[in-house]
Amino acid sequence: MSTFLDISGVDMVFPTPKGSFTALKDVNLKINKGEFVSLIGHSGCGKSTVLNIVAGLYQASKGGVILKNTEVSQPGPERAVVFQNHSLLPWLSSYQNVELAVKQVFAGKMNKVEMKEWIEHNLKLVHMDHAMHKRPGEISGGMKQRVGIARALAMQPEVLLMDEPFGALDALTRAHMQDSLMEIQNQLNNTVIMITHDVDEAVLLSDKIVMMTNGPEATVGEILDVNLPRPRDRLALAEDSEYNRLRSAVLKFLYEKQRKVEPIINSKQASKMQDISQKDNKIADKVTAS
Ligand SMILES: Nc1ncnc2c1ncn2[C@@H]1O[C@H](COP(=O)(O)OP(=O)(O)OP(=O)(O)O)[C@@H](O)[C@H]1O
Repeated sequence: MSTFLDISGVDMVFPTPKGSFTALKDVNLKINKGEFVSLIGHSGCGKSTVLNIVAGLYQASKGGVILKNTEVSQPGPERAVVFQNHSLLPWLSSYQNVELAVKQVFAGKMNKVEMKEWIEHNLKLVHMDHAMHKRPGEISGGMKQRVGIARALAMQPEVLLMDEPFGALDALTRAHMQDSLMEIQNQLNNTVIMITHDVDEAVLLSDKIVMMTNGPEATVGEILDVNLPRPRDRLALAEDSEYNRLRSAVLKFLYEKQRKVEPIINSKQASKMQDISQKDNKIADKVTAS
């Protein structure tokens, strides 16, 4: 049987004013139908670039992506994307935002009544049916993100691509959203690729955690299979030895194997910088006084 989603031999080279920059080198990843995959790695390693290539927003410089035997070459409704910032149209209600996507995908396939039922069904899935006639400006950040997810789900995508979908939310809202997403995935068996910086979120939600090496020339470093039984309960898992083993493995990868070396300045350099900044202040004072 062929792989559902196959990312194979992907390189991504960006032209920059200083010459070409190889962000990704030989990225390979096979994803099965219904799998929940997290991409994790340090900032700037290339996670969004991978997601954008799967979304069809970027064209790989080498290699490519095959979804159900068809090569991905442009964006399509079978690959819905949820970004960190909901990206809802502010002048439309939650209902109308979802309706826009539904019309795009199902025009001519559903009549008006069926469309209305489908939009309401998806808003119900994310527990937003009570506020469906409110505009984005009238609802909270977590609620907006729910509508963004409803909009993506309503397109019935083959693959749901999520770029740090809960990154901008407070911890409590984030936990609620994670639980809702697990519940929805349990019902719909969606194939999901999600970027996250949160190790607990990755272990809680995923079937597979893909850990990326630091760039340039970033690639898949290690893949961790998460075989924790579902449904998963965050409180029970906190005490679970397998959960803690997986969590430690991700932390170890990020903070030992792929530790980011930040430039460290010595005290002599620091005092020189302080001198320069004091001089700058004096010059600034003179300019202001004159
Ligand atoms: N359009 C572009 N042109 C040039 N360089 C780019 C472009 N897009 C991304 N890059 C570079 O490619 C590398 C990977 O970027 P990417 O946004 O994919 O990383 P990321 O892992 O998603 O980062 P973060 O976690 O901070 O969102 C970075 O060094 C980035 O500067």
